[in-house]
Amino acid sequence: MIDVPTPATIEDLVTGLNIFSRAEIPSEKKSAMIVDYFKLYKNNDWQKFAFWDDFRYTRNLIEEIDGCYSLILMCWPEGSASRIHDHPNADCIMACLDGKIKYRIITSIKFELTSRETQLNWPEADDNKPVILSKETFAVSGEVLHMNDSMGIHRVENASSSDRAATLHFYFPCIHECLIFAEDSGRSTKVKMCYHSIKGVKQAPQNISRGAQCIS
Ligand SMILES: N[C@@H](CS(=O)O)C(=O)O
Ligand SMILES: [Fe+2]
Repeated sequence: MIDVPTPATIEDLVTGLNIFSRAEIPSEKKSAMIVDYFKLYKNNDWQKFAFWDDFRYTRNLIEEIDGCYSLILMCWPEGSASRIHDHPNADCIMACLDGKIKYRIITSIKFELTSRETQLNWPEADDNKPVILSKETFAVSGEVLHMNDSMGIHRVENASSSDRAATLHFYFPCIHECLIFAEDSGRSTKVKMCYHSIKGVKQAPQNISRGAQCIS
């Protein structure tokens, strides 16, 4: 039995995640336990970490223990989406806190590997177009998903063009770069995963490198 506080506040949630992250439990079991733990968090106090951009989703770091985990609030303006990407060697628990999220998992795509092999077994396409097989899931406030690359690479989208959405992501271990995949060619590019704010403090614009080199 793991003794964690009921996550009445985001600080309690972080305390519990610190305990889970140190516990010696197989990662599948740990993921399932954290999914259940996230479902108990119903407060709105995450809003103190929320910084928004009009067009792109923002990545707001709440807590990170290097080499161990990151807890990140993602703020999705109306209609915004991530690009198809991987989560190299990390599990991610994603809770929808507000709005409606479309989660597309991609299990087949022709793509170029850059720096590392993946555990996935991608079929070859016959021409230069990528083969994309994907499955869509929707999540609304209070729902929690577990994802990792053995399930496929993925893309997340705010399903609404009129309302904002917010998600909370727990990565273990932390990831600071990933591959994004072009939908038209399947070509991959390694990008950094930059923070828009850290522990409630917005980063200076020059420190938020965005666009081509960054996931958001
Ligand atoms: N993994 C993405 C968010 S999502 O689209 O899964 C990120 O860390 O920015
Ligand atoms: Fe992701």
